[in-house]
Amino acid sequence: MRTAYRVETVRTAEEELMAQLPEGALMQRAAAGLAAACAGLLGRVYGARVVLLIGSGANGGDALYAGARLARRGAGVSAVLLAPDRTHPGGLAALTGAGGRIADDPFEVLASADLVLDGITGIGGSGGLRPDAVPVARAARGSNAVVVAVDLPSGVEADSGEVRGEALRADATIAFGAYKPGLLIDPAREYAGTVRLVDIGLEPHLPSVPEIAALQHEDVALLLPEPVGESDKYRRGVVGIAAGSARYPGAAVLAVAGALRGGAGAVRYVGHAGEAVIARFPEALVHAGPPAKAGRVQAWVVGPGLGDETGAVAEILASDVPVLVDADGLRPLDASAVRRRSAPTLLTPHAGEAAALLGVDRAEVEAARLASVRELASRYGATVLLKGSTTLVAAPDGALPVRANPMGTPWLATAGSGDVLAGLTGSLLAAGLGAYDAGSVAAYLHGLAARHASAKGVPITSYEVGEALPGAWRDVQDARDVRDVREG
Ligand SMILES: NC(=O)C1=CN([C@@H]2O[C@H](COP(=O)(O)OP(=O)(O)OC[C@H]3O[C@@H](n4cnc5c(N)ncnc54)[C@H](OP(=O)(O)O)[C@@H]3O)[C@@H](O)[C@H]2O)[C@@H](O)CC1
Ligand SMILES: Nc1ncnc2c1ncn2[C@@H]1O[C@H](COP(=O)(O)OP(=O)(O)O)[C@@H](O)[C@H]1O
Ligand SMILES: [K+]
Repeated sequence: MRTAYRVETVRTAEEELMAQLPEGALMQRAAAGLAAACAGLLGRVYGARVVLLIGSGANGGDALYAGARLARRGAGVSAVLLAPDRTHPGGLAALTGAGGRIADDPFEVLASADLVLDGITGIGGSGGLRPDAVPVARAARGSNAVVVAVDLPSGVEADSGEVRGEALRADATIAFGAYKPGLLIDPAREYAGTVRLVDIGLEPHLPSVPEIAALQHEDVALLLPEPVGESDKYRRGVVGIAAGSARYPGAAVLAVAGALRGGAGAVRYVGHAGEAVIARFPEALVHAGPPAKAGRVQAWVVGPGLGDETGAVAEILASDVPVLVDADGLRPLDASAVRRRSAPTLLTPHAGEAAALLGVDRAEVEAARLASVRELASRYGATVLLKGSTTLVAAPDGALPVRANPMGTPWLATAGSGDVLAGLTGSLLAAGLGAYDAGSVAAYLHGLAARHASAKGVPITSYEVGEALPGAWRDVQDARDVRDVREG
């Protein structure tokens, strides 16, 4: 599990740790890790041209000390001081002592740089880059140099992942001690490039519950439902899919495709697209009447491709089993009906649907994903999976970390992939996972399947994502098998 903590939490942990260490030791740990990472990126340090962009705080201090280490190994290091009278004094002395120099003309040194270290702001920054830093940051990004962000890309919001102005896009970010939410959530995440964590000994001082968590293969493997000797199709769970309409029969097929690969023992389809479903999936049970007459189900999915035929939504919400509401099902959503439910409810909007539920613009949701998903979960008293470039899952009570899906791929931005996700998630619900786990496991498998299907970057269809799900499942299971061998 990858975990991220808010700035305030990181600072408290740093203070605790610093109290146990000689002065400046923590910054030296950070700088040593940073210099080693830069050396790795450069390949050959001797003779390399390194430019440091230095702001007024300790983030600049880290960059200066790392620059000093690189200068001692033979790199030509120049520092661009953006706040000359407030530059970290110890760091600057270390750099000049090691033979580094202060640049007279930032644009000249940037033009021939091999590597740029962005030490403008770290966790002390807020708002976008300030006007004086903007042309320098643009020149750095426009150069041929590898741009490495120190702790965080400058200009992004550490706690929310928002980018409120201009920020410096990095090829790699070397984070100290812990991830910050912005390193896992778009749009900030996109500015970070490849993120590497340097251990500075912070972990024992961090709380057990992080702000954000991102599952990895091993975590997903432990959550996958698995049939046991006593299983039969009913005990494995039956998922009901109320999706598709005369206008959108394909959504029914895609939701069923996802559901058949999600671990439930049977998939019961309810609606007007039964013929299309059966034609593709003879294993589905189809029913044309109302959901209440369809037979037993352990979890419902309602919404994909319903168009205006949303009559089933209220009926399904009145049931006492877990319900996932997606797509067209979200339009007639009644917050009090959701809040009244005794069984879990999982809402799976994309940014546009989330915006409609919140009464704001779509762009606002995309800019502030974390705040949006939390607000929806609290308003509806439901688990919410907000789809998009970073899919987030928030539990209703806010006590659990928001889960950020690390497995997404923009190839998923293709019509109908959300229908596959809805079916898959519902199937995991029927198989016994809670809404929070079902949502995050499904998003993970769905993203991984899309990565498999689009191997080396080819366009994919939603149907292919469904077909790639068993491969994704197997991949994740392999992680469990490796662990079992290690521990057995
Ligand atoms: N604690 C530790 O021991 C360790 C800390 N570590 C390192 O310290 C970093 C945090 O350092 P920090 O707290 O000094 O803040 P930092 O990010 O350098 O910003 C400083 C100043 O920037 C300014 N500023 C604000 N917004 C701005 C903007 N948009 N554009 C431009 N300037 C802006 C603002 O000053 P202002 O001008 O507003 O007075 C603010 O005070 C952390 O990320 C990690 O790298 C590691 O070494 C591990 C050990
Ligand atoms: N830029 C992106 N990066 C990663 N995943 C994306 C991106 N855009 C969309 N997705 C994913 O693709 C799926 C699209 O679902 P949805 O918006 O409901 O589309 P549809 O209604 O066509 O099925 C979601 O799982 C979403 O997270
Ligand atoms: K930075």
